[in-house]
Amino acid sequence: MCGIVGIVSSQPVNQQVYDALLLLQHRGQDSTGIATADGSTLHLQKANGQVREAYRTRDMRNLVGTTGLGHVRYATKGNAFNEQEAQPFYVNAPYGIILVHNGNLTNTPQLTDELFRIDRRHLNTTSDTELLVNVLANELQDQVSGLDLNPEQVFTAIERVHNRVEGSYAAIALIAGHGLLAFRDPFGIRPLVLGRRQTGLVGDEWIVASESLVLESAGYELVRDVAPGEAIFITPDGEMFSKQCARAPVLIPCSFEYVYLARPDSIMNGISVYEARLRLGDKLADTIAKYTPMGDIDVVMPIPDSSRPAAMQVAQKLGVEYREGFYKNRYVGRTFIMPGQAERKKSVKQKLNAMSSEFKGKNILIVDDSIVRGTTSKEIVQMAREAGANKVTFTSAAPPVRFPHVYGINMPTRAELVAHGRKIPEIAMEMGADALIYQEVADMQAAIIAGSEVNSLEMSCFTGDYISGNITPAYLDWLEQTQLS
Ligand SMILES: O=P(O)(O)OC[C@H]1O[C@H](OP(=O)(O)OP(=O)(O)O)[C@H](O)[C@@H]1O
Ligand SMILES: NC(=O)CC[C@H](N)C(=O)O
Ligand SMILES: [Mg+2]
Repeated sequence: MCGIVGIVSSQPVNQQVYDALLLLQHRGQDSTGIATADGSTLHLQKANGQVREAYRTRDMRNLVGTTGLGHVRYATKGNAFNEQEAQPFYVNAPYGIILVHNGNLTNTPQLTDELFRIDRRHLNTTSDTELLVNVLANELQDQVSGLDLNPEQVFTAIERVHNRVEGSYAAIALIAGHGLLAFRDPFGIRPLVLGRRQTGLVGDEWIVASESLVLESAGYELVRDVAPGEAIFITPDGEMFSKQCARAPVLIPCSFEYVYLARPDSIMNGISVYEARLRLGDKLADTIAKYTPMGDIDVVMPIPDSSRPAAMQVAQKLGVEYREGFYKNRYVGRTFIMPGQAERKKSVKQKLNAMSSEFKGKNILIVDDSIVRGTTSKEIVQMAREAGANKVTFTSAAPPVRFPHVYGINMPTRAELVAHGRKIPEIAMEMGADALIYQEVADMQAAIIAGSEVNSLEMSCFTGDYISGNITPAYLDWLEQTQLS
């Protein structure tokens, strides 16, 4: 999951995009980029690293214009360290297009072949985003005959993008001299919200972003989610057009956004992430109560940061004291989205420290939002023991992650998942915990979608059921062999 934002403003847009990217930093730490359109001239700046270290004052000054977009990358395809693969991606025809993408395409071998053989397009990286921008450019090129571009032509191009591309994509593109385009895959797997700010002067100002907290912070009103399959086209003057471009759109958003990826103060697909996490805690508490004698737990403890809402709720529902025993180094980022296992392992140790006064002689129930590779949980159990804990029960507000995620979260290899091919007692042994309790799949789904209009979630990493038909065992084998470098 990356973070994306696009803004059509009446003012210079560079600082607005920068501020939005800072708020989306939790969605990607590998690289970042900003592009702006000044009439028909495009300006682009991208670099490896996080937002605060990637832009210098002179870079920002060069980003001229009132329409712009930006990206923070958490690589899921290609190479996480290659600056060439930092987004946005640019193609010069038709008009000049710059695109940012959150998601992961799942028919990349086929697209690579078609673009080379049929469309005669050159690809210079292994990024799936480079494929997406080229498919878009190719389909747009087919629609236009003169210099003009109207929204219907853009929407027809997106219909054809939907027909060719599989997987997840929430994307925003600048089309030089014409406007800002945003579109979401027909399942709406990755999030995208639309906001508006009335200036009282000229046309409205518009924003599209991965998460609603960006809108709130910049004073935009949340208009709605971009619908699955929908495309939105906004002219530089603030005129907005939208159209459903998919034949059979159905909203099946990614469950992992609610479990871990998104910030709790965001609302996506009409569901408050914070409230979803509280409900996950409620349901988890019910499961814990089934398996654990109550006198057995002295304290409930979260693993900062993402499990805090669920852990609070577990403690409250079980009537057990909530204590914070792990102190977090705020200068270390999110470890799960770092590239490379060695880096992730080292960072967990740098990030979290156990305060022995909270552990000595106690039976601790630890709550994490999820257990994926087990990097965090193995270290945590060891830290708790070294700090003097008596008994360590580990719990996860999400079910066991047993299958690769192919829609925009970097966990493509079965063998790296601590729960793959293991029963729960075997996982507990691997982690060194005295007991291990996971959320049930049905409880997770019920907790997240409660009271909303969402009927089902993309949960393939928990169930092995992939929503797009092209995820075959052969595809998963291929993915393991070509995994992210
Ligand atoms: O089993 P693993 O492979 O370790 O992955 C799961 C862990 O990684 C994440 O934490 P992270 O440090 O990324 O971010 P957070 O501070 O938001 O919890 C998540 O919250 C779990 O703690
Ligand atoms: N996490 C994402 O959305 C990644 C986007 C794209 N697949 C990349 O690797 O750059
Ligand atoms: Mg965590």
